[in-house]
Amino acid sequence: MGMERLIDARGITKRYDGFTLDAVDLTVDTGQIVGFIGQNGAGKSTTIKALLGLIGLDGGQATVLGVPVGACAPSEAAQMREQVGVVFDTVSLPPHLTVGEVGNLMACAYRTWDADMFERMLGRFRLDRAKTVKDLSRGMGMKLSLACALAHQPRLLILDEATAGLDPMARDEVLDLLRDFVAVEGSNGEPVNAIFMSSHITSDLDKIADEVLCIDEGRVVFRCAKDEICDMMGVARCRAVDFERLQNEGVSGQLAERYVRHEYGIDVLVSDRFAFTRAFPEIPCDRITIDDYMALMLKGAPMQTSINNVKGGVR
Ligand SMILES: Nc1ncnc2c1ncn2[C@@H]1O[C@H](COP(=O)(O)OP(=O)(O)OP(=O)(O)O)[C@@H](O)[C@H]1O
Repeated sequence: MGMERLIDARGITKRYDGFTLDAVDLTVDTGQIVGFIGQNGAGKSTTIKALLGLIGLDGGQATVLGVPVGACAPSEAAQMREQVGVVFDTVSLPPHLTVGEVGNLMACAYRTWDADMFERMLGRFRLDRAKTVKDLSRGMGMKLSLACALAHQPRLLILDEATAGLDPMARDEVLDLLRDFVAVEGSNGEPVNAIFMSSHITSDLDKIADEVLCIDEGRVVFRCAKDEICDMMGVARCRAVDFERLQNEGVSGQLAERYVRHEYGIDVLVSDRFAFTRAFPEIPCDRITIDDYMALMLKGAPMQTSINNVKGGVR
């Protein structure tokens, strides 16, 4: 009822020589932070550019804030862009302007510009109004870009590697800001904002994402609630003998899904680490990180058990 779909992409496809973004589906609803992960060259930036209408699509369709991307009147597109805050991994602000002048420029560009909020963020990020953009460190430049993205009061933030280059303390500060942003409620008490963010720093997503979407070679590999990964799943650290036992016993309760061999043993993805530990108390089973989950999903092989488990959030 209260929820609104701010991004709705169906089968978006983009063909480059040697790479195809292949029929990617993705949705982002109000109140959600959706993390977007994948290896270098997986197609994350291409997806984001497609959502922003910066590149044309070869197939599929997308709406952002209800507006069809690439198939609407220029005025509608402009209105939509006002409500979307975008930060890329490189600073795209005019290099010769000072931080203060950037604020003035944004005030002209956006009707919704909140100058007080911008000033507060400059203070919070310790950004000097007199410094020129080109003299900012990479991290400071990213903070300025974020301050600009937030101060025009968007409903949707689309961030492409926006926390790259920030030191751990600054990252936590930014994560707090992002949490505050999605917590904003409308007059009916329902959340009104959402975030779609790509990141290689999956520990950031561990901290704030509601869902994680992973692509590889242009295709969606999984979309999963973060709590399902971090609270329920696990990684069993098996010796060869343990692994053999799991295979031979058909993994009671259909708990084990995929495995990866290492020099020192075999990691097995487990859909319910508590049930697994009850069933196999002698096999150590750790909480799984998003990184480990991604590695097992991308590089792991399915368990060759009698009943191969597909439960556990893999869609
Ligand atoms: N304009 C373009 N012309 C041709 N190929 C392109 C173009 N833009 C991107 N590609 C190719 O598309 C693929 C996906 O690139 P993309 O930048 O979307 O990956 P990514 O997941 O964002 O990677 P990273 O994590 O390294 O930023 C790459 O193989 C890249 O070379």
